[in-house]
Amino acid sequence: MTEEHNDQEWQEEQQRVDEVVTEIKRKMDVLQSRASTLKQDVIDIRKDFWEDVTVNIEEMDDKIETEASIKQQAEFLSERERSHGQVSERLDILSRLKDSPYFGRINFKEEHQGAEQPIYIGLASVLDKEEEEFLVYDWRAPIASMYYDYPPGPANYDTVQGNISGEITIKRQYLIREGTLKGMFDTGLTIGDHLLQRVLGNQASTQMKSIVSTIQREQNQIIRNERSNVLVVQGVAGSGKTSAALQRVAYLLYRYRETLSSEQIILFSPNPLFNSYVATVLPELGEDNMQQMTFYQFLHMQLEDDFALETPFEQMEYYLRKEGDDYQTRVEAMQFKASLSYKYLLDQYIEELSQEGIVFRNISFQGDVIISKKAIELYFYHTEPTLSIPDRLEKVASWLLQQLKKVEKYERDKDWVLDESELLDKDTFVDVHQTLQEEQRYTEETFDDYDREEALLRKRVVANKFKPLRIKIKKLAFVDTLKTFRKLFRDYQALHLNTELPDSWVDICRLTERNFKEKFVTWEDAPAYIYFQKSMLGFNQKRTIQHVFIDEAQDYSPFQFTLLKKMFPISKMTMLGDINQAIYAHALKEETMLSDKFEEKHERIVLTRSYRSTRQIVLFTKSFMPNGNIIEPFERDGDVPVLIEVDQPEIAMEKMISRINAFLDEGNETIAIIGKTMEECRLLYAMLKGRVSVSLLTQETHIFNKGIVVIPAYLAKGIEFDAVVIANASDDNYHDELERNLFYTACTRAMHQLVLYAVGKPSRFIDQIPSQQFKHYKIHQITARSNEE
Ligand SMILES: Nc1ncnc2c1ncn2[C@@H]1O[C@H](COP(=O)(O)OP(=O)(O)OP(=O)(O)O)[C@@H](O)[C@H]1O
Repeated sequence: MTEEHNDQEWQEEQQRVDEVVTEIKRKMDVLQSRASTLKQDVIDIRKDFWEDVTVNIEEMDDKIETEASIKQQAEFLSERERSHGQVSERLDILSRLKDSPYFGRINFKEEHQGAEQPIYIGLASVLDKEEEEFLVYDWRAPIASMYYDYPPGPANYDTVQGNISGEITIKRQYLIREGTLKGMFDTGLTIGDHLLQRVLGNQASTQMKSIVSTIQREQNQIIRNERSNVLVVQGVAGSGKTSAALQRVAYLLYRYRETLSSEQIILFSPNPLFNSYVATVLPELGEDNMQQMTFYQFLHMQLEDDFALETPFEQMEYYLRKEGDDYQTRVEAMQFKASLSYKYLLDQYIEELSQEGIVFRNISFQGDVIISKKAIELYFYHTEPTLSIPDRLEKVASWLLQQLKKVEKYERDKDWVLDESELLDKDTFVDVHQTLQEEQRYTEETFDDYDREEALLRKRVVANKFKPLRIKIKKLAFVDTLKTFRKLFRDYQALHLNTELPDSWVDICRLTERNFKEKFVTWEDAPAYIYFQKSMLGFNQKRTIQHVFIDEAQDYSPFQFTLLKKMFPISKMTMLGDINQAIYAHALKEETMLSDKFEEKHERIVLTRSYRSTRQIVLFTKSFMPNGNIIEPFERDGDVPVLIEVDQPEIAMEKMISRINAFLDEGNETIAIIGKTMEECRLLYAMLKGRVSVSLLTQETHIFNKGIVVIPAYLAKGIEFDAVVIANASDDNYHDELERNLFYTACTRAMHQLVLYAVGKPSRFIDQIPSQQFKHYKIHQITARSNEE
């Protein structure tokens, strides 16, 4: 109990908790009996489905009646199933509320109204027995927004009828577990430093948790933002961007529950591990998960099957290795191909193609060209030039299908058709026979049955043979998009391109052409190729998606963003990221979505407070970032970070193992040993695995468990651990600008403990950290005892 509340107040509050819990239990009983009735109904309907349906297919009228009867019965069944689903969902929420019915309260006195009203806020709304008064308000209800937005004093909130203002007289937080009041705090503006301290002091989990009870005001601005079509959140590491994004999804699903469903929201996440890391937050809040995928998965889906697509992590590894003859060229390509200049170049090329130059394919049948690419080209360039290329190709496709019909007709009389018809399956024969009979019956004409049957069979055989061709034509496969794209890099001199090209453009062209020839699509090429392909064949736009969330948005290039905008034209975008964690080569030219150069009209929210790590870790990490002065730590204390400088890797290994064991003894449940590259991680893993229980996380890992993991920094994005060990913070490893960001990303994964080993000279970034902000030990021989011990 807190000192500020006396016994009587405590008892009154506990009594209210009891009353609400009793009502929740009563509601649960009612729902449980409804759930069993519904369940029984579903079982009965399924069992008796065919008995309750009138089946008669003798006559046409009967057939229609039968269909209607089946449909009615199926609808009845699905209505029951749906109701059962809804009741179960509500029961799930109530059972969570039974344990902890609310976490906050404000007393609000509305202007020009009488008495003040207590507003209790919890995971979901609960009405009293008469279904008249709210015992608990859903945290997403309009009135509940004041809890997050205002300290005691004047306050207001928006409703559909307009703005309501008044005064908050009390703002209180509760900690209720298993129906018992465990804590109670009156708070000012920031919601409960007490409670936040407690929450943040807990051990990290392999699953992210919801933060509804302690959402901070600036996070609430993100969660409830409704006016912006593009919302950009620049937030420092650990400032709650991902948390805000997920609570925002829950908020939107509540606010627009009549029109918005979870399938209409998509979240792009940085890696497959992250997908599972955040998967439980929405279900915890009583909502279904949105669609979730990595951008890699998305791009992969857009490419033809026979292309090999490089992963962003492979690109990153290539960048970090700094090896190979073409290294500089490729880095320049990564930067140029991320930019909008490259998009403009492609647009110009596409414009040229609308005049001339598209490469077409012959349409062949049984080895013979039946419509030549020349003929297709001629037809295409005679279509209306003001139409878009995809529209013109649709016209070509219609024309080709007509041509195909003529060829089909002609083919029917050939000998091969009869041979093939003998190979037809029995069903086709029966079908042909029946068709003939039916036609005869309805037209009452007389035919030479044998001839008719043969004619029909021939028609079927040819139609079957031509089917794949028709499908291909409908898919516009008569355009050779790949060859047309490759021409850009072969013939660029002949084209009238008016864009500033990078110095190594000639070499970039050579590299690009070589990769595409082998159907290898690098990460930097993927958005451009897909953009090109869709500009030619049509963007198959996803108009059902209403909200797109992009986490770790700093890793997206302007080109990638343009592609997303094209693919999701009507969606609202929420982009969250941290410029300091930009780790891809294109970011070196500030080509990231979060830079100030972002041209799209947007609203920007900046988060500067870091909640994840202890104050000591935040002070350490902010010191080496150029704009680190804006980062504010949350007041939670812990040990200062430790740097151990050694001259031999073996010493680092020995020290690391004893340090990890000490972390385990202290109760740390998730410990990450973070390397720079996968290669470094594999080596570490090989050395550690016989000595501690450890697992290696790779780009294929989808789930991780508590314990010790070895992970490269770029895969640890978005995730957090109780303790972080930086395996080698040497200057060799971390010295250029992207490595600075990588180093920052790695260190900021730590919640409670951070220790760094440096084999050789420590990174120059550490030189920028004031010496009082970490402990520095040097150990120069395996036998030497350091002052660390
Ligand atoms: N209002 C809050 N109440 C409680 N915990 C919070 C709050 N905001 C953030 N946190 C906690 O801080 C940690 C970091 O949050 P989150 O992962 O959402 O930050 P982030 O900005 O996405 O971080 P990064 O960019 O470093 O990946 C999480 O453990 C989260 O639960």
